[in-house]
Amino acid sequence: MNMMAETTTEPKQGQTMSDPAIKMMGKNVTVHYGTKQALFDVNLPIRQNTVTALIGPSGCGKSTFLRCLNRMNDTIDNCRVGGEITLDGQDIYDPSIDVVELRARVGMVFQKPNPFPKSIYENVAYGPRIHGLARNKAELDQIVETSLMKAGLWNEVKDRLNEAGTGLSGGQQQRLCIARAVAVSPEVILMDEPCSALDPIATAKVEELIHELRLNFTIVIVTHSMQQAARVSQRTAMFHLGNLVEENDTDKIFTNPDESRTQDYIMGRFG
Ligand SMILES: Nc1ncnc2c1ncn2[C@@H]1O[C@H](COP(=O)(O)OP(=O)(O)OP(=O)(O)O)[C@@H](O)[C@H]1O
Repeated sequence: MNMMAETTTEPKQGQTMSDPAIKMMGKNVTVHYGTKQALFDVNLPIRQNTVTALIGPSGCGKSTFLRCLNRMNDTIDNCRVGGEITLDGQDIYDPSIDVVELRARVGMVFQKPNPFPKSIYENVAYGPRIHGLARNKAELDQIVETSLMKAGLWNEVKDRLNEAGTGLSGGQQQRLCIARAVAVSPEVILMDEPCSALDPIATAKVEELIHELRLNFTIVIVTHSMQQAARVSQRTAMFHLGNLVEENDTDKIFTNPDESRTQDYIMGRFG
């Protein structure tokens, strides 16, 4: 248990004043599924208003690490998380943490768009309603509209808010899921391969959106696409066999990485 406040405004070792503050921090994070160890002592800062891409070959632990950041791994029976993960300096695995509240602060968008079998309006209104974010219908309407705007979907759906969310195209459904995540005013948004089920046009729209969302949110994205990591992120973390190989500015990772494993992966020599 560690409630020690990590100062998010003061520069850390190796960090200059111009670096964004550290929003979340993984310290010596280990994860076991039963007896199988999936992550080994991962130390990874997540910077505020920054897109951090997690890359690496299949099975290296990217999604496992992502799921640690809002305790989605709690839902997996045999999963044990060790080490420490902080959000604004507070240990998110502390027993005093309300996991429902944590997941409102650290939202998630999944690989396959998964709207609820309800109307477009209800998909977005559900979270704010259960978290008591609106005092009346007018406020809820406003949150729904703003969230759909932030997700770049408002113009396409404003005349059919009462139609089923599942009736939208795949790309629209994914933007609806982003609107749903945004509606509870999270601080961090986790995205697990959010474009893998989308066509190139829908992918381009979501990538454009990620750029815009960074102004208001901290984003962590798992992606198999090197091009996507290079396009959307400012920081990139490379994983291999459950270890964090290196983390650095995306430009540096893609032009002159410190580790040969990163170079080999980026060049398509494995994975
Ligand atoms: N629920 C689970 N039970 C048991 N083992 C699991 C579970 N989820 C993941 N693993 C194992 O943990 C390791 C890391 O998996 P993870 O899904 O985090 O990797 P990944 O890098 O996200 O892979 P991919 O790119 O294929 O999605 C793998 O060996 C995987 O088989």
